[in-house]
Amino acid sequence: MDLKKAISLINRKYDLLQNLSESEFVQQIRRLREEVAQQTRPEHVIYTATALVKEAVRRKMNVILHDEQLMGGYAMIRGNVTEMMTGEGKTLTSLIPLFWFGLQGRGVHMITVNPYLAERDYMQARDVLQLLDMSVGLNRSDLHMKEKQSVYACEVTYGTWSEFGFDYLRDHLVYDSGHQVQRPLAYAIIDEIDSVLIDEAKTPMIIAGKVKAAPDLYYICNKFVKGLRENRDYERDTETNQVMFTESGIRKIETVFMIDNLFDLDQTTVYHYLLQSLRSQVLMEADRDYLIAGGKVHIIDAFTGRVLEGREFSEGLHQAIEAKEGLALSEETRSNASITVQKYFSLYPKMVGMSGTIQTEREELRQIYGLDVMPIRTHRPVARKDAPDLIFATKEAKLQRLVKEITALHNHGTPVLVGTTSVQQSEELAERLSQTHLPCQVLNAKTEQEEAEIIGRAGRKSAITIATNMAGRGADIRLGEGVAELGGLHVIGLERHESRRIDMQLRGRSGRQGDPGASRFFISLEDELMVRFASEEAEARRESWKWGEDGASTPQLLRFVEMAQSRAEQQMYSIRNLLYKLDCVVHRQREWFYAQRENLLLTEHIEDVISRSVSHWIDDCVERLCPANRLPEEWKVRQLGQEFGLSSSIQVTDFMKPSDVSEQVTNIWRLDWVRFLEQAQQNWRSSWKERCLRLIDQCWIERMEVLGSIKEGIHFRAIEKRDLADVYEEEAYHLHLKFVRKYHRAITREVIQEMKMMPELSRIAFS
Ligand SMILES: Nc1ncnc2c1ncn2[C@@H]1O[C@H](COP(=O)(O)OP(=O)(O)OP(=O)(O)O)[C@@H](O)[C@H]1O
Repeated sequence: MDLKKAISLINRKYDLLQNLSESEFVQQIRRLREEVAQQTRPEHVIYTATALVKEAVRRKMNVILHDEQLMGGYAMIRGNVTEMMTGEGKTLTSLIPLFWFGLQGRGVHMITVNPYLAERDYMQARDVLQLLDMSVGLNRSDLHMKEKQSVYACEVTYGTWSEFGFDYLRDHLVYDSGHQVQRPLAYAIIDEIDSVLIDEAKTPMIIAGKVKAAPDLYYICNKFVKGLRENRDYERDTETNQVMFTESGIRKIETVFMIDNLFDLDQTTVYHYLLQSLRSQVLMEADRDYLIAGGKVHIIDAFTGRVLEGREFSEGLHQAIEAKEGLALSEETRSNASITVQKYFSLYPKMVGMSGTIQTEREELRQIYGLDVMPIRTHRPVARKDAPDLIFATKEAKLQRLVKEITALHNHGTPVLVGTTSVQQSEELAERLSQTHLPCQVLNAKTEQEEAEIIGRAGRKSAITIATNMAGRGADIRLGEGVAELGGLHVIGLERHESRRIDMQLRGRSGRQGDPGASRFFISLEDELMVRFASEEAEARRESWKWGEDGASTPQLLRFVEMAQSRAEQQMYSIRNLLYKLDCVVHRQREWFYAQRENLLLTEHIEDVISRSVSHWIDDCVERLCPANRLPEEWKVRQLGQEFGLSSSIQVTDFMKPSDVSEQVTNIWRLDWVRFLEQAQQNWRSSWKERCLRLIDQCWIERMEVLGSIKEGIHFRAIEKRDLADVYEEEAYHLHLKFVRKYHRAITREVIQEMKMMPELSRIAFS
């Protein structure tokens, strides 16, 4: 069935729905639910569902969904990622697959990039979905467990990607299955799918526990690294944004800290603290990477410009920044659970999405997630004029020209939205404008609370809005009265971003739904992207380029900017790709761990789980202490007996096999175990369940820590000329075996300890 025909059938059904009374409409929905349950003629049922959504939107919002929106919605039901230009109305489009997947009864998660959009879209959709007899909830971060359970029980649940991801992680940390909030994952529809799966893919979601930091060491390290000089004591790789100590730096550390060899295993803590202090000094900048408010450091997300609420830089970097800023040190975090965004979403049996800017990442989506992108034409032709970049030699020249431009537009009555890349940059520009008496409003991580109002005013006549990336996605700026006649909203980008998609999103704040509009980027060779990815070439060629006061837009310069940006994109891709591969390795272990944990959590027979662990540990010990390639008289049976607290000696005879020893130990153990269980208290089971869960968690956390440090050092392994993911996989596998043994041993030891305390038994076996 081709798409055109499908849309015409949907519209025919929609026409029939318009004259129905409210009760007849409800009747239709009931009938549809029955048809879905019977799974008859699914294709036609999809058309009816889509037509019902179109009619519900008309009834509740007085908006008629365009055919393009129907196509976009239908494409998602069919499992595709829909590409619709910015401003084409994706929020309403998503109602179509939401309704359809919701009807399947397993819960659909509508994923947004930030809490503002989650709430806005939820409010917009609620009435329509309710008219469609669909339960709908908003998964906010401040909900209690019971509230979360009820929003997850809804057929449709709105929320940010991180909230869903963290709930998943938290659900695997509880000690009582009644405290889990999510149902098994079923359907996800991701708005701005490129932002979630590509831009956010660099940093994993981490649930952190707290451990006490060593404050003195942070302050001392901070003081020490302040005295170091770039290119003498340390080097900075601008492309990968990493720092490392040079020979001279290492010698200095060894002298000052009186260490013979910094790379000695005993010195890993000092080295780690020093490295984090150096990173905090050199790579981390206030009002760009973080924000200080209320005596605390808050992370600013590089892609969205928002404060990441409740998140901290991990592995001591947060504390190093606090020491640098002279703040009181918070407790250091330790990762208790983590997952990458990519891996989390691949856990949904069905995941689809939409975005205005996905074409460039088409291949990646197909390769990693098996998703196809379906581009949908715009409803009306795009009327926005995207002018070529204006390029300047220096930042100062750029800013001067920019102020002139803004002044002219303001005087003309055109609203302007200036996109900046950091809080600091947005404030500096606002300051400059206020010196020229130009009124402006600023939207950044510091003014997040006023977001809705600022966006609401941004399209009015002569409005000047300076925003970080916060306004770069999803923000729907409506044009004020008379603004369309003046050419619509004018978007100015102050720097190219690390990917073209983000630039296109910024441009997309203008020219929505066929509105007029314009956009242009102002670039200087001193911009961060240029400095990081093309500084050498820029230095070499700077003189040969012609610079006017109004900047330049020559083809060579435009190509040059493009080259820098595509280098940045390439680099991001490699980082993402490696991280994904590494997380796949971790994930195999995570799956094992979660399965064991789930088994523990749900079991009614904890004694069987314990017994199995003991059996594993018996086999393991016998293999080590009584190996088949040694004669029985050489076997370390006493040690074996001690390990299991057995007083009666194990009988070893000639020609015995290790498996005979296992059997003996198991039999003695079983006897005691049965007696122990007979005498154990009633509440024994529940307390042991929790003890076993804690033990398995502890093992997993320790394992993740070791995996983390292997990952941190993985780049040093590049010299081995092997695929880094293979190296990681190999090491992770050995670690896995080690930790599985550790877990069985921990349970065995804990249980033997307890058995020793029981007087009856101690007489028999342990006296
Ligand atoms: N069928 C329609 N008729 C008229 N207006 C519509 C229609 N569908 C959506 N709109 C309006 O178009 C505007 C843009 O919609 P929306 O914000 O959903 O776009 P978008 O595609 O999500 O954009 P972005 O990619 O920037 O997030 C909104 O003001 C919305 O109310």
